[in-house]
This record gives sequence, structure tokens and C-alpha cells, in this order.
Amino acid sequence: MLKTKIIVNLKARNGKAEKKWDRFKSKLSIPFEEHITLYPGHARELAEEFAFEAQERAEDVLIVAFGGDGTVHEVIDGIGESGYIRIGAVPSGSGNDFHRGFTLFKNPSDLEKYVYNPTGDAWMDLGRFFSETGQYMFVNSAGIGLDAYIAHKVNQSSLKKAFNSVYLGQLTYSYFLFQCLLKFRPFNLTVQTESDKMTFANVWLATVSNQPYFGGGMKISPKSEPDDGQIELTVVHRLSAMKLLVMFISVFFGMHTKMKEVTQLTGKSFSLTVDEVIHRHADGEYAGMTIPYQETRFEVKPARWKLANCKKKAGLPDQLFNGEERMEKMERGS
Ligand SMILES: Nc1ncnc2c1ncn2[C@@H]1O[C@H](COP(=O)(O)OP(=O)(O)OP(=O)(O)O)[C@@H](O)[C@H]1O
Repeated sequence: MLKTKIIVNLKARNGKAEKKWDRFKSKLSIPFEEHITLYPGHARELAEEFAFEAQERAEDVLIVAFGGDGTVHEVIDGIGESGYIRIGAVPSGSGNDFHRGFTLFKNPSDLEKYVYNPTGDAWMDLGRFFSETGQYMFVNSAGIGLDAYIAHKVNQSSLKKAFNSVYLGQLTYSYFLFQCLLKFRPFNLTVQTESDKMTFANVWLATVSNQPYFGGGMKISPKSEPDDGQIELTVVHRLSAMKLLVMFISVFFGMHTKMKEVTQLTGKSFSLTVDEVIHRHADGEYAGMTIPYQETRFEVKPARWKLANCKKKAGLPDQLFNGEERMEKMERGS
């Protein structure tokens, strides 16, 4: 039976995760370790420690992130590139975009079945970005502009709690969209791809996606596949505040891609340079501000973490090689 460690953020969904955890735990009959996070960043530290232990013991371990996107982000950041760790998740946050883009454990019995018979694991890509002010990773998406500004306001606000208390957590982002729209000033953007350089005027947001969803269920990047070794850049530019609102509504259905003001590119890296001080985010968490005319380089790291219980066909044949061999193969480009 696979060793199982569950990292639980009781503070997720403004504390509502606690009740869910009590119910979930009471129905589990497999042996597992429970690790409650005590402060922001604790999930990352725990995951790092578990990955280190697994490496030392050459032992496969399942780490389940019980929380929202922030908790999953920390856990995946913490494990580094360990080939011994499989990541699972139980959606218990407000937005839960991770859980829309990746397979998860919907209930205790899903988890138990997997632990008795751990099949269907698949290597998933990781996004990273680098700038003068720091280095960040992302599992779902990262970006510059209005989306980052909204994410920052949402995370700071006590209204998130109010929405969560009436089970409308995923509407928080939409609510703040209206507010931030009035304050935010579009910027100019230069994008350097692997083969091309392009400029965009009056940009509202530039988002880099590893999976389709962001902002609590908006399908911003319908083509994104988290195991294809590529990332997608979405640039929303040259449109009025009113049309931007229409675009955000159409995003829920993935229809915005037909608008001429929405440009989508696929690649392995994108260097973005803006002419203003603009908010950035990584998986919906504040990730510093841009420095005007200094680039932020986004890139994909293919097959860097292993998703448990993956229901879709994996991009890489996981069964064929272990973590170290996998890294060697990738470095050799095979
Ligand atoms: N004991 C704790 N006290 C305070 N904050 C914590 C604690 N444990 C974890 N956190 C922080 O809680 C934050 C929010 O968690 P998480 O993102 O999982 O839930 P959420 O915000 O409700 O969901 P989502 O991100 O899906 O909208 C994370 O940034 C995490 O670092």
C-alpha cells in the first residue's frame, strides 16, 4: 500500500475546509499521516521535508494537498523534482482552479482505491518565471496585468470571507473585476517568443497558462494541456472597459478566443516587457511588480511533477523510467 501523507490547510475557503476535513477524515480507513499547516508557507516546508525523506529511503509516497490553489501551489513547489512523490488533491478552497484542470480525489473512496492500487500516474509540466526581482513557479497560470491586480485585491479583502460564508467563493473574482476595471490603466507590452518579437498597445492582461482555467473557473486558455511540454500566452488588448466585461463573461465558456482583441500563442517560453509598474501573479498569489523595460521571462519545465490517479493519457511514458533516468533523458533531449 502506498504511503500517504495528507497536508491539510484548515484555513482554506476562509476556514470552511476544517469541517470538510473532519468529514473526509472520518470516512478514511487507510493508514495515513495528517499534517495540518500552521502558517502560510508551511505546506511548502512540509512537502520539501517529505520529498527529502522519500529520496533518502528510495520510497514512493503520495502527498495529498487538502486545500485550495494556494495549498497545491505550495506543495508542488516544495517537492522540487522528486520522482518518488505523487501529488493528489482534494478541492477545499474558494476558487479551486487546480481541481478543474487536473484530476483529483473527489471523495475518500477515490483516494482509498488509488492507495490500494496506485495506477494512472502521469508527469505534468511546471511553469516558471524569472525577473530582476525574483523567481516564481506556477502550476495553473501566471501573469501580468489586470488579473494579477484583481488576485491581489481578492487575497487582501475580507469580502472573500463574506462570499465564502454564503458558498459563493468562486464569484469573488468576478466581483472584484468590476472594481479593479475602473482603477486599472492598460499598458504597452513587448513579447519575445522563441522566433518572433511583437508589440501590443493598450494591454489589460497577459496571462501564461499551463492548464485552461484561472480566476475561479474562467476558461482563459482552452488549448492548454498540462502535460504537452508547452505553455500558452493570452494577451487581451485594445478594447474598451465595457467590451472587456463582455470578454470576461465569454471566458467562462471559452468563447473569448474568437475575439480579435484576444491573441493566443503557444510556445516553450515568452519574455514579456512592459512600460509600467504592473502587478504579477503566480497561481493567483501576488508575485511582485514589473520593473518598466525589464523583461519577465516565462518558461515551461516539461514533466517536473507526478500527478496521482491521472485520468487522461499522459504525455510521457512514466512506467518506462524512474526520476533520475527521466531527467537524464530530458537533458539529452530524447
Ligand atoms: N494555518 C494557517 N494560517 C493562515 N494561513 C494559512 C495557514 N495554512 C495555510 N495558509 C495559507 O492560506 C492561503 C489560502 O489557502 P488556499 O489557497 O489553499 O485556499 P483558498 O484561498 O480558500 O482557495 P483558492 O486559492 O482555491 O481560492 C495560502 O496562501 C496558505 O499559505
